[in-house]
Amino acid sequence: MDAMTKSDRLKICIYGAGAVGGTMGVLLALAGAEVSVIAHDATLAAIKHDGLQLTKDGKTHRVQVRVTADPAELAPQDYVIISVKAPSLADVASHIAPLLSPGTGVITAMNGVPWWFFVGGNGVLSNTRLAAVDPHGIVEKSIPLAQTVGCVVYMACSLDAPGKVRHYSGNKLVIGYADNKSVSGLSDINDMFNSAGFSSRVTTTIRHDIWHKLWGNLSINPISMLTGETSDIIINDPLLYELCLRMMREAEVLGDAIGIPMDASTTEVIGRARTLGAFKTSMLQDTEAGKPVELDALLTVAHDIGKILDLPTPFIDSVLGLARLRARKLGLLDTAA
Ligand SMILES: NC(=O)C1=CN([C@@H]2O[C@H](COP(=O)(O)OP(=O)(O)OC[C@H]3O[C@@H](n4cnc5c(N)ncnc54)[C@H](OP(=O)(O)O)[C@@H]3O)[C@@H](O)[C@H]2O)C=CC1
Ligand SMILES: CC(C)(CO)C(=O)C(=O)O
Repeated sequence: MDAMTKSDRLKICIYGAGAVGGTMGVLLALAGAEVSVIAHDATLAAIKHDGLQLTKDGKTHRVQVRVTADPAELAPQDYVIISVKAPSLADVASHIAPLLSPGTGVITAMNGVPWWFFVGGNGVLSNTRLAAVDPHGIVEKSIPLAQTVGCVVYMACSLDAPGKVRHYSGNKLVIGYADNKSVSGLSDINDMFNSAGFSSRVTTTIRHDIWHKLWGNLSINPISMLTGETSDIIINDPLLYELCLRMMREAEVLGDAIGIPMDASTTEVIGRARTLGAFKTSMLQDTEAGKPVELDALLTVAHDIGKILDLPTPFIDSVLGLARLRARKLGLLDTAA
């Protein structure tokens, strides 16, 4: 199966039906895609029993989808959307093979810096491998770069219960091949996303979009974990607002060095986060649920990039140090940190 011979009705497998994957799965199924889900534990049981449920704009939608814990039970897909938290990615990668044919697009609908960020790229860190996000190289080995599609998700959603998700705000998606291939190969999934109610666009410079979204996540998410506060309270606190700005400015310097200059100011980016209102970041949701947090993909990577380039990141490092100890104390440290 290649881009020219994808199914008439797109076969899309959601690997990880939590807040983001569940929202995408329901909306894509309602729009006519052939959606299947890889889930485990309570989520598998809930979707088998009740279907996948989304509450959005005051309405609750429920779709019956094929669900299994075993990818070998499903045929190769047109697209696999991986929407797990970063600490689960290596496990997903090591089981994904049955879902892939040479034409399958593997879309990572995840925050943070992905394993392929510098692979095959140009620039000062070209072909640098980020141990913080793929310490044993399992992900790179399992998901061919030419089939990998980055996806930046501008959405706020959460899990009410296994298999039951809630959407709060945002519908913007940006997708692009990791190897910067032309946009035409992604027009089918882009159209599908748009007909499902997302505002999706394809780019040939997905690394820029990933880095830009990271600004908000690398600052607000760990601070929310440390304080237990929603994004509005953090942004409205003058000292924490200043801390977010300083972390973002450090990321801006790293971005300039790796060839990804910002096209917005730190205050503009924080202003956008403000529009989410009183939202619990995904890292705070994980902390409260006792799940491993995405410190490595959001923060350790920035610290590591600073070290490699010999650029100081004192505010990023301090928050990372605090967040790491807090996560360790709570038993939520992901494996690589
Ligand atoms: N929530 C949000 O508003 C936003 C989140 N993001 C990003 O999107 C990504 C996904 O986040 P989110 O949806 O919040 O995460 P969730 O924790 O809500 O969902 C992840 C889901 O994946 C499941 N899962 C994990 N490992 C496996 C596995 N091996 N097989 C099957 N299922 C698995 C989890 O199940 P279990 O918990 O039972 O292991 C869970 O249901 C993250 O990178 C996050 O930072 C981006 C924008 C907004
Ligand atoms: C919704 C948002 C933007 C909040 O920082 C997010 O990406 C997250 O919670 O991880």
